[in-house]
Amino acid sequence: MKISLIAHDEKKEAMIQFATSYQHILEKHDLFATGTTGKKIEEATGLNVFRFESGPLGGDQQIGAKIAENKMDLVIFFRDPLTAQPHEPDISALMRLCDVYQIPLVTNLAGAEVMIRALKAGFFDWRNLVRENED
Ligand SMILES: O=C(CO)COP(=O)(O)O
Repeated sequence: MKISLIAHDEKKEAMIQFATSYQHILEKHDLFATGTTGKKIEEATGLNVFRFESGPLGGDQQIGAKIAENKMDLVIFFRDPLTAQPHEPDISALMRLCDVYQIPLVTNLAGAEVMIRALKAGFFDWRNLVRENED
C-alpha cells in the first residue's frame, strides 16, 4: 500500500511515536510524507519515506494530486485542531479529495491505531483491486 503520513507541528511527536511503535507494519509499505514530517520520521526510525514539499509549501497539494491519480491508498494525517494553519485551504482540499476518491483517511492518533491494525489484517486489500482495474 502507498501510505501518506502527515503531522502538523504540535502533532509531530505523536507521529514519531506512532511510526516507531508500528515500524514493523509500516516498513512493509511504500511511505510518503510532507517534508518535515517525513524527515523527522526517517531520523527517528530509519524508515524509507518519500518526502514531498513541506505542507505550507505545497506538500498537501502534492499528496492530493497522487490521490487524484489513484496513486495513494491511505492517508494518516495528525491534524492540529487548535492552531490556525496558513495553508488551511490546501488541507481542506486534501481531505476533500480523500472523500471524492474514497481514500481511507484518519486525522488523529486514535483513528490511526484502528487503521494500522486494519491494514495489518488486510482490510484495505480492496485498494489493490481498485488500482489493478485502472491500469
Ligand atoms: O503542514 C503540514 C500538513 O498540512 C505538514 O507539513 P510538514 O510535514 O512539512 O511540517
